[in-house]
Amino acid sequence: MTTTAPAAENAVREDGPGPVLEVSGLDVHYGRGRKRRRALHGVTLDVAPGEAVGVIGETGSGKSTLARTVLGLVPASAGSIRIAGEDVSGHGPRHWRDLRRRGVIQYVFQDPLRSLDPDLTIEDSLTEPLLIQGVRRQEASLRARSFLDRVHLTADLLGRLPGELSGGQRQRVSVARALVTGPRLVILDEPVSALDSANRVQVLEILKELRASGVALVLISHDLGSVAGTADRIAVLYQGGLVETGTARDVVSRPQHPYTRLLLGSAPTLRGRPAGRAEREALRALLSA
Ligand SMILES: Nc1ncnc2c1ncn2[C@@H]1O[C@H](COP(=O)(O)OP(=O)(O)OP(=O)(O)O)[C@@H](O)[C@H]1O
Repeated sequence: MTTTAPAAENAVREDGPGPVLEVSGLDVHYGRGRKRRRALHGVTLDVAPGEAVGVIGETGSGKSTLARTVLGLVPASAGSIRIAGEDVSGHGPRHWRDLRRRGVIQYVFQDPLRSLDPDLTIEDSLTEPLLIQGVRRQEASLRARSFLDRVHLTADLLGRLPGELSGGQRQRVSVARALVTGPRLVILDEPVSALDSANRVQVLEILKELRASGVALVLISHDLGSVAGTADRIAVLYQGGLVETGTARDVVSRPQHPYTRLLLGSAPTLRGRPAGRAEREALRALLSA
């Protein structure tokens, strides 16, 4: 088996300060009355400073809902969320806006064009969150340059529009924009899925550097293989509930839940060979039993 080596084990979790993110018993519903549907139930997850946690699940499992709820964009119907020790569960829209504006928590969309305004130059995209916080333009420009450097891009891109960059460069600019406010937690939705292998490796390297600098990361993906090498821990989401959480190494080498085994079967880079049809059907049967 060509298992990708998992990142550092949970040293930070054992000795470091309290979690940056603490989600406990989270339920989320969409719709009202007869159209009310449960999207998440009983989700409990914490992320320590400098820890990368992968949230893995198929389409519709609730990954984006979890991210959007943690960002205050979707209300929770039950449970609690603490961000950097602050209980944000009861926050109204104004409090959430303030929290996002402070930049403690940032989000990088799967499609970098969604994170970046197509009409703003890269420099303006990078300085905007700082100017909103009241940072002076000159200082904001200096910081923009240093963050561009941090994602291994050069200052000659600052005058360009997002449409004038490659997909990989855009994704790195999105990561830089998420970083300028000095967030404690960055949630990245499918950070590398749309990238070719060279850009994928570069972005994953940047994420590892970030983690090493103490930023907590939540890496959302349908593809266990794309985040297992970067995440310390993996949380597996199935039909709105977490069915398995463990170190990346344990989840990859000793998956406990049939759904995790099914996901591993679709990640041949981790498993050495894809699961055969009979094996997939047997696992599906176990899941619906
Ligand atoms: N705004 C919404 N209104 C009603 N139902 C929604 C809404 N957003 C998501 N859902 C439903 O909630 C469930 C979870 O969706 P969610 O988008 O969180 O899944 P996901 O795992 O992120 O999927 P994908 O990988 O396709 O983005 C799905 O059944 C989806 O149809």
